Amino acid sequence: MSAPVLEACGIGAAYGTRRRPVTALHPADFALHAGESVAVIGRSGAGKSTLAEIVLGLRAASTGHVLVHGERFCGAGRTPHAARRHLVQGVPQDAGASLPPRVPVRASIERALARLGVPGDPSARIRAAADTASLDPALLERTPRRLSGGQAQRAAIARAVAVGPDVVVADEPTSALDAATSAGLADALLSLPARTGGALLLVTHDDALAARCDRVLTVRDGVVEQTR
Ligand SMILES: Nc1ncnc2c1ncn2[C@@H]1O[C@H](COP(=O)(O)OP(=O)(O)OP(=O)(O)O)[C@@H](O)[C@H]1O
Repeated sequence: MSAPVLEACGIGAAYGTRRRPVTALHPADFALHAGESVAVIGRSGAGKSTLAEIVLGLRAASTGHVLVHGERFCGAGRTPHAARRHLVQGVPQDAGASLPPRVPVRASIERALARLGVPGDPSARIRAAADTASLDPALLERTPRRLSGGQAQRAAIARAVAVGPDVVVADEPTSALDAATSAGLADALLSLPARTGGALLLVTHDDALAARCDRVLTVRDGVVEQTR
């Protein structure tokens, strides 16, 4: 197998105070390889979002670190360097968490590209990303408020993909959608590794969706193990 794109090395999380820490995630080791999809499943409160937020660099781990292409991406008490933030991008449960509701989608993506210092022609990147996300390009000119839930989630996928990440982390991206819309979005997400060459880490409560991923990580009371 090829060298991992991303390696989680003993990443853990604790809440509470220094005197009375509460463990949300016990130190976990796992790797993601180019072109693969890995599901993260587990009961509510098990620690799935905590794991996803650490991998994204949104939440500082209390132990361990994350490597991307063998180089430190983030680690205990440290968030990613601005120049490397583009390497791991997220698709949230609600597109509103990654796209401002009153800004046209295209402008939001242009801002993200500028903020992250992504080189190249923004128009070409955005066009290709919309295609990857199966988002009608005409919808790029709308604000998220004028998109359906499924369209907004596709816009969030396009935003994440436009940046050119090596890993996309999606945290329950289909849970707010009806069954038909959810199925279409799942197809778009699961096609990402083949289309982009990157890896997909997909947090889901949907066992059928997890079954379509190449591997499954199960989180039980903050303990992560590979179950398939
Ligand atoms: N800021 C916080 N302070 C205290 N406890 C927290 C905090 N954030 C999360 N937790 C606790 O850590 C545990 C893991 O939470 P997490 O959100 O990662 O679970 P989850 O598996 O994603 O749940 P769900 O499926 O309901 O989203 C839970 O017990 C939660 O209550």
